[in-house]
Amino acid sequence: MKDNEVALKDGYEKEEQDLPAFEDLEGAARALMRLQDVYMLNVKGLARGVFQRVTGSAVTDLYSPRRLFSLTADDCFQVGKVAYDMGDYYHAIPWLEEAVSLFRGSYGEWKTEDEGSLEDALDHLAFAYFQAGNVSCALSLSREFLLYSPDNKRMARNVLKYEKLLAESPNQVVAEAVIQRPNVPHLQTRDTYEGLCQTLGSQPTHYQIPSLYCSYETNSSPFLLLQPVRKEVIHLEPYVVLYHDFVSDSEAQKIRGLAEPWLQRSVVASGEKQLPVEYRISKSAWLKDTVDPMLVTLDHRIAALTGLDVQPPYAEYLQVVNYGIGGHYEPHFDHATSPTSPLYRMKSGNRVATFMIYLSSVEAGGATAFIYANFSVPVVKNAALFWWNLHRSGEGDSDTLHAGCPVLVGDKWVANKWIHEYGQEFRRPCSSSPED
Ligand SMILES: O=C(O)CCC(=O)C(=O)O
Ligand SMILES: [Fe+2]
Repeated sequence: MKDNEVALKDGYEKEEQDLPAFEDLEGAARALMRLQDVYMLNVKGLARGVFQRVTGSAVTDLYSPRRLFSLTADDCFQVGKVAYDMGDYYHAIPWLEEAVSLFRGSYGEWKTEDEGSLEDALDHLAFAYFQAGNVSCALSLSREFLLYSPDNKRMARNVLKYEKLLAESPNQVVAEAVIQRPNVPHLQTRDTYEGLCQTLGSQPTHYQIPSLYCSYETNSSPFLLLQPVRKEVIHLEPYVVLYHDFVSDSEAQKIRGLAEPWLQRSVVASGEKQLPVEYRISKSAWLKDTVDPMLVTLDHRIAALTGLDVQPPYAEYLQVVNYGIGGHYEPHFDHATSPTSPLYRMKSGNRVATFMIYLSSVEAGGATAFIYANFSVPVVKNAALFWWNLHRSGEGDSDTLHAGCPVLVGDKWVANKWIHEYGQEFRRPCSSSPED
């Protein structure tokens, strides 16, 4: 190779590290499909940059963006192809349909960044329809393909095959293929979860329940007597409260800034290991108290409000989490449900309570949903959500199954302080009654 070619190659390889890789494209495609499913969005709208929920013939705007960012034909093709390559024709078909329709509309206007073409999209869509059992659609798309590439032998053979199939069983012409959405194995509670996400955290009947109230919390603490915190009781069993303005804007910003350089793909406990999984998509970082004195102040405030000991090892370091668009955390428990969980490595028992601070707002989506308790909480910037994960008996409270809904628009930040059982013996006395 000549010197200048070597230099070009080296230069490109250096740049390449910062360019999106296939993993990024695949992640973005999966995120779009997730948003499509969870919020019941139509693909045509998504491709135009609008967020419309379609139920039957009713169309509701879930979010109205100020500016429209639309996807190109090739973008839609790439999303469809990710689904296609996974054998997921349920998602591949609408995305490839959109790609075909956009490519048809701009035929002849080739863009340098396009990897796919009308022919590619027709080819994939035809095969996806065939796989889904819709031979007549497969046939007409294959014929259209041959108009553009009449010499393609493979496609000519497909056309013959589809014609033969249809001649043998003409019912196929009208057979509307119904393709099932691929089942997500982690989600037995999928419909409830998605319903709670779709409300975007609104709680229409909240004010009608007198046992749910708002108050200024002082908790007999000198700290809080001087500056009480507005507390909103959201739910009784499990007990979930929201503390408004728990942090200030500048504190929230500071915590995000401290975590930012350390963010890494989030993991979950799986057996004795910690692994990245599709059901938790976010980045996170752990912040020790020694990183900044402000974190110590924050601990004092959490201790004052909850009455619990949050000094290590009775609580974990602060976990800061950042979700991008499509980021989510499907239904899970914060406490360990297996005795081999890595959570027990701290030797301070299970996670008795969660104190989660919303460090940002989001434009749409991202609510925290409690599945069995059947309510969701919208992201309220600077507020903190508190709940008990364990009954007083030490038994996990299965009604605390909860999730972080996918972010539809915006950038969501939260911080978790997980408080453990040990150290709280006189602060939250135990009881043998399973209800407490
Ligand atoms: O992001 C949320 O709303 C919930 C997060 C959560 O449940 C967790 O990090 O364990
Ligand atoms: Fe959680």
